[in-house]
Amino acid sequence: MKILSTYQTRDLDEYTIKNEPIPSIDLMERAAQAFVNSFVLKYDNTFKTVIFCGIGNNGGDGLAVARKLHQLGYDVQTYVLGNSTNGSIDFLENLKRLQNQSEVIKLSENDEFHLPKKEKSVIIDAIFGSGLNRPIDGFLAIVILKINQTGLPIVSIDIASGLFSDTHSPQSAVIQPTYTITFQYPKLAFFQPENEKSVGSWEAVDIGLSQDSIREAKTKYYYTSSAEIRPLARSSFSHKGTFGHAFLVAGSYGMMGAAVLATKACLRSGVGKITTHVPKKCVDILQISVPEVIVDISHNDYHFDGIWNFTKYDAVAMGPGIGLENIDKFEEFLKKTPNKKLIIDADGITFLGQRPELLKLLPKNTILTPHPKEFKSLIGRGWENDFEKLEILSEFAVSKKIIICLKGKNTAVALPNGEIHFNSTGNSGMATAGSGDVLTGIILSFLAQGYPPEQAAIQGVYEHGLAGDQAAKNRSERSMIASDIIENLR
Ligand SMILES: NC(=O)C1=CN([C@@H]2O[C@H](COP(=O)(O)OP(=O)(O)OC[C@H]3O[C@@H](n4cnc5c(N)ncnc54)[C@H](OP(=O)(O)O)[C@@H]3O)[C@@H](O)[C@H]2O)[C@@H](O)CC1
Ligand SMILES: Nc1ncnc2c1ncn2[C@@H]1O[C@H](COP(=O)(O)OP(=O)(O)O)[C@@H](O)[C@H]1O
Ligand SMILES: [K+]
Repeated sequence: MKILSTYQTRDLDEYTIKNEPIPSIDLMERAAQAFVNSFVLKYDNTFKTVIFCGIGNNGGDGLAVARKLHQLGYDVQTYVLGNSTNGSIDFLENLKRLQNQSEVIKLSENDEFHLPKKEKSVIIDAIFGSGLNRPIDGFLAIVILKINQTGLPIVSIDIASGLFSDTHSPQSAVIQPTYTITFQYPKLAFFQPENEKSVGSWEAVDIGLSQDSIREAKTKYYYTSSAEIRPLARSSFSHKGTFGHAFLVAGSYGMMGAAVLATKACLRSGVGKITTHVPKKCVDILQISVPEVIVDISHNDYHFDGIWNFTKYDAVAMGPGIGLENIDKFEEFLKKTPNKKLIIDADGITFLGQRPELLKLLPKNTILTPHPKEFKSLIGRGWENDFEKLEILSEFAVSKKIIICLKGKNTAVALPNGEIHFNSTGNSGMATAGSGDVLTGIILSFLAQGYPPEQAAIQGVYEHGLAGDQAAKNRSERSMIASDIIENLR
């Protein structure tokens, strides 16, 4: 699914209005109806509903929503903030339509107003939408801060008032909604950790914008949904050779969980065979934990100390739990990997951060799977805000011609063509030791089976999260552990 900018969405609106064709007031009616359909499932008409409207089209949506909820028997109180005579055309039309049915209270600077105290109330935020073009200050900022302080649930229409869709929002007045019900597609702002409080849970509702125009729209940002997931066909005549032979370098004395988890996850994701390279004293742990594995035994008892021959494998993963003893042997390993399908994780990424010149040795489309701290060490710097981080991420993937899965909620998969794909699955139960090792095993499996690297990364991240979501359902986010993710791979 594409993530489009404010400007692109405006073009889409205009295109739909002109070519469907549909008058803009009717498109607003459709948007308001889509919002209401979702809203009523969350809050029934025993909730008193207080709606704050600006005077642009977001406010117009708010007025249309007020009328529709009033008609559904909700106790609705509607405020308009600002000089309504300057309102947009569709705002003014909806003001007229509402005023015939229900009271509208106009608020401007210095007006006293009282926010609801009733426990069973919900606030709808329709002050600003995608038309926000500067930080909010003055009277409106005071209203927003008061709304946030009520402690009542807040539902934002399209986007929280004060939050910029496509760029960093400076510290100023921004609504902190419980839910955002957004139109057609999520906004880039929804995927940035810094905006967690200004988004809440979000849902995109279909308002029937032109599919032709959506197809044409160019973007570098995508949201991975189930529609992008394609299972690899499995012929009934297949044998274990059909599904590839993976090679994993993982684990060290005291860190064997990483090797066990990645190996199991690789097998559970459909690979034909896996060989895992571990130190001598760690062999029993691996072999007993995963009888299906073939073990390649290091001459070193305790940690990674170089590997000699891995030409016969279809894909190679390196790094989980290997320790940081032997960067020179890591360099030797990289020199032997031209043309290999390769994933580097964990300590392997730390090595690359310690010796950035080694990045030159990575084959094109190598997949790196850093968490934010590892990514910082990889690039040797931090970032001012999450939008800058995205720029850095994309530039790094393009300039080094590699794929980077920057892990976290909505893991961002950056491709060498500049695209960034945000993941839609997963939950905070996955913030538990070993989850990352499981991801490495899954992606390794997909690479060995012959998925193109871009798809192996995007789909691996998606399926890892999906299994995590199932694990959280079976247990709970709190009690699930990394092994539960493996158990729920399907
Ligand atoms: N297009 C369509 O067909 C559809 C659109 N839809 C809806 O329209 C929404 C976008 O509406 P919109 O473009 O009218 O902008 P909106 O967010 O209401 O702002 C209004 C004006 O506020 C002003 N302003 C900005 N920042 C400010 C600030 N800090 N402090 C004070 N004032 C500020 C600025 O005007 P300015 O003051 O700069 O002249 C701006 O133009 C969208 O989110 C969706 O809900 C849906 O109905 C689907 C169909
Ligand atoms: N809050 C969250 N929501 C969704 N996924 C998460 C969340 N926290 C962690 N994860 C996922 O769990 C994995 C954690 O990986 P990592 O930080 O490398 O852990 P470890 O090194 O302990 O294995 C990543 O794939 C990450 O995307
Ligand atoms: K809003």
